[in-house]
Order: sequence, then C-alpha cells, then structure tokens
Amino acid sequence: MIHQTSPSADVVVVGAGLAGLSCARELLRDGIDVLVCEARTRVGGRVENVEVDGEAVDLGGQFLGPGQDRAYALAGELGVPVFRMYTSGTHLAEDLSGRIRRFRGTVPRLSPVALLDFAQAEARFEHLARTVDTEAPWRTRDAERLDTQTLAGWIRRTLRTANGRRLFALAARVLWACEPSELSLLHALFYARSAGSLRAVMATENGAQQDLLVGGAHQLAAGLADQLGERVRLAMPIRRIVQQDDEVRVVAESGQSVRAARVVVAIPPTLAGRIDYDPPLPPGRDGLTQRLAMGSTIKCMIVYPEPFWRATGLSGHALSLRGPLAAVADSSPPPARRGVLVSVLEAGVARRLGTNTVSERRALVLDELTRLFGPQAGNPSAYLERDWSAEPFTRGAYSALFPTGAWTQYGPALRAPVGRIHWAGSETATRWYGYIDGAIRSGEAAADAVRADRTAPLTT
Ligand SMILES: Cc1cc2nc3c(=O)[nH]c(=O)nc-3n(C[C@H](O)[C@H](O)[C@H](O)COP(=O)(O)OP(=O)(O)OC[C@H]3O[C@@H](n4cnc5c(N)ncnc54)[C@H](O)[C@@H]3O)c2cc1C
Repeated sequence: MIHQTSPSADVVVVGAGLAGLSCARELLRDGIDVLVCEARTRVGGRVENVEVDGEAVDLGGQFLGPGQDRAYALAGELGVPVFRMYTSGTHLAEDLSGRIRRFRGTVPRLSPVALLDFAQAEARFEHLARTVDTEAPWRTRDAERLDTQTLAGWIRRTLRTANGRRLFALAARVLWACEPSELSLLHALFYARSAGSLRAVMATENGAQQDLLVGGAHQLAAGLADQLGERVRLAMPIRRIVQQDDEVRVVAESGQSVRAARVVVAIPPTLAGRIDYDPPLPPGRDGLTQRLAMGSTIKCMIVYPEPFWRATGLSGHALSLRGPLAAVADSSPPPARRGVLVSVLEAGVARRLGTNTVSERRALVLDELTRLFGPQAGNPSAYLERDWSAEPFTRGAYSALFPTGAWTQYGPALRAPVGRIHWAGSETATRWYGYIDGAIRSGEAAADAVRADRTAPLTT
C-alpha cells in the first residue's frame, strides 16, 4: 500500500552509514534537496558506540591509520581528537600447543625458516598486489588467473613451512573475518592494494590500526547526521525501488514512498540485493549481489578497572594460532583509567564450538584471555559483544568478500549506475575498501556521480 502523500526529494539516499551520510552531506552542500532513509533507529551502521560508565566503547569500526585522509579530515572538521593505540611493551603469541611467547613488532618469533618463508610470501603478495588495478580489478594483468584461485590455495602453494602457512592464514582470518578458502586471491590483493599494501592493513604503527577516536568512531556518523538534521529519517527500511520514465520511487517497509530524481543505495551489496527492484536489475548486477557474502565477526570488548597488563610490560596485543581469538589488542581510552581489550571471534568458529549464547561466548573469551594475560583477565568489569552476522541490516562484517570469479565475472556492475540508481558504500571504494575511510570516499564519489549524471534534471 502506497501512502497517498508521497514526499519528494532530488535525491534519496538509502542507508545512513558513513557512506550514505557523506554522500548526502556533499549533495546538500551543493544545494541539492536530499533525504536519507535509514532502516535502524540509529545512524552509523557498522560504526556503533555503547557507553560503559560514561565512556564510549566501539562495537563496530574504530581504528584509523595513515593514508585514511578523508576519515581524519572528517574527524578534524567535527573536532573529534584521535589518539594512538597503546603498543608499548611486548606482545604475546600463542602457538598451537598453547605455548605462549613474547615478541615485538608485527610478526611473532617463529623458527628462522618459518619467518623467512613468511617474509618471502609477504614480499610476493605485495608484488602481486602492486599489479592490481584498483579502479577496475577485472582489468588487472592476469586477472583471470588471480581470480580463479583462492587465497588458501595460494598460501598452500607459496609457503613451504607449516608455521609460515598458519601465520599467513591467521593474518587472513584477522583481516577479513573469514577462512582464506572463502576469498579470491584477486580480492585479497585488491583489498591490500586499495589500502596501499598488505603491511599497511596488518600494521598498527604506520598501519590501519594506528589511531583511535577519543569518544568513539560513531561520533563521525552522529556529526554528519547533525548537519543533515531532519533530512535523515530513521526506522525506514527501504524494500522496493521503482524506476519510471520521469522519476524513481523508493518504498519503505511501512508502505510510505518517496519520489526522487535519483537514488543512491549506500548499503552493503548483499543487502542491496534484497531490495525489490522494478524493473528488475540487469543480470550482471543481480549476479554480483548474490555472490558477495559478508565476513562473519563477533566483536568483543572486555573492560577492566585498569589496563593491568601494562604493569608487567605487556602491550595488551596478542596473536593466537590455537584460538579461538586470533588477535587481541589494547583499546583503552586515554587517560588510562580503564583498561579495554578488543578482539573478534569469527561467528562460524563460535558456532562450531557450540557457543550460541553471550554467556557461553563470554566464558570462551575470558578463558583465552586468562591463558594469555593471567587470572586478572578473567574478572572484567564488563564484557560487551556485537554479533554483526545477526544484525539484519548489516548481515556480517567487516565487509563484503569476493569469492573466486566474482571480480572478473561481475566486477563492472559494482559501481555502474542502473538508470536512476547509483551505488555507494565502503564496498564500492577504490581506496580503503571495507574501511571507514573507504565508506566516506565512496559517499563522496557517489555524490560526484549524481552531480555528473545528466540523464535527467535533478529537480523532480
Ligand atoms: C566489528 C567491525 C570492526 C571494524 N573495524 C574497522 C576499523 O577498525 N577501521 C575501519 O576503518 N573500518 C572498520 N570496520 C569497517 C567499517 O566500519 C565499515 O567499512 C564502514 O563503517 C561501512 O560504512 P557504510 O556506510 O559503507 O556501510 P554501513 O555502515 O553498513 O551502512 C549502511 C547503512 O544502511 C542501513 N540499511 C541497510 N539496509 C537498509 C535498507 N534496506 N533501507 C534503509 N537502510 C538500510 C544500515 O542500517 C546502515 O546504517 C569495521 C566494521 C565492523 C562491523
């Protein structure tokens, strides 16, 4: 049922994540009448803060690093200061047998042979990544060959030692929240190249995990939403998009519809694929959204009265081959009154281990932290988690994963407008794909594309 009174806007943006909000803000700055329809009762999508004793804890995206210029610029503009993640002291590495060793730097101490193996594979990966055309990965030299193999197959063929392989696979699990077998090698290379290099995405210092936002990353979304004011409509999931000769109609679950000259769909591809389009989307676009599943992340934030690990010279950072947590880091806000450890549990791993409830997962996480950091780790003042796979308006995290064949068969449909419909979202970014920065860039790029689209005047 369509409501009798259909409001109109020049442009409707679907999704009030950082991509949709950035896009809308750019359009508004140009005097374009814009309306943002957001499914949830909050803005921000994959950035979300909750408060614990008056302090923000990030349950979604939180880190920034060098090269993420649009994210830093937005933080600066909104007056949100950044601080460096605490990395002083030694890190911990747990091997398969549960033996824990200390190390410094990005890569734990393995046998010299395994370390050399890892370093050679990393150099080989970086070399291949430099060949990727980030604007059009399907046009990369050797794209077909790179896109027909999984990252797991490449690891198996490229690394010679069992520990080197395990470490590379661990890095992949941490970076993409999936098994290396789920990922096309071309996608892994593209992802790293879109950030500059694999080193840039893995590293803390000079890498994507270098900085945090004082008061939480959600402030970026809240600040943009403030600027847009009543142009952001919450609790308005869009279910149908109807393109007609002279306008597009965006229909919400409630039946309410909005008329516009253009629509920007700024949601993850798998969710974009759930919208009902009339006329249907071209097969290439539909095929793409059928393939791009999200990673599977349960983000865990463990809050302590103080960062007790620092007193014994530990940085709070740990890697574990034994798992189930692959990596842990210190996310304590300054000044260090409170200690916060951050980790992620792959949703598939949690299920395989039979931990289906928060209290079961809490016990699992605290058990591992106690092995790593000692008995104090078993008594947090708060345990918080967000299972992003269980969020109907995200369906997983951190970002969409391209399986083999998807880039070369369906890649051109990722950003190509379909009539009056444009696409945005971190997954459409050519720099920092899957990151906060990429989301902002994608929103700004979609605003440019809408402005440049001369197929019909913007005024409805
Ligand atoms: C646990 C986790 C950790 C992360 N860590 C980092 C990090 O440290 N650093 C970093 O840079 N990035 C990180 N990321 C990734 C980063 O948060 C995302 O890439 C970015 O926020 C995506 O923004 P977006 O606007 O593209 O999409 P989203 O944030 O997903 O926004 C899409 C919006 O659309 C809404 N929506 C969905 N369907 C509909 C519909 N049908 N109708 C209307 N609205 C709809 C959603 O509710 C949502 O608000 C992390 C993400 C997660 C989840």
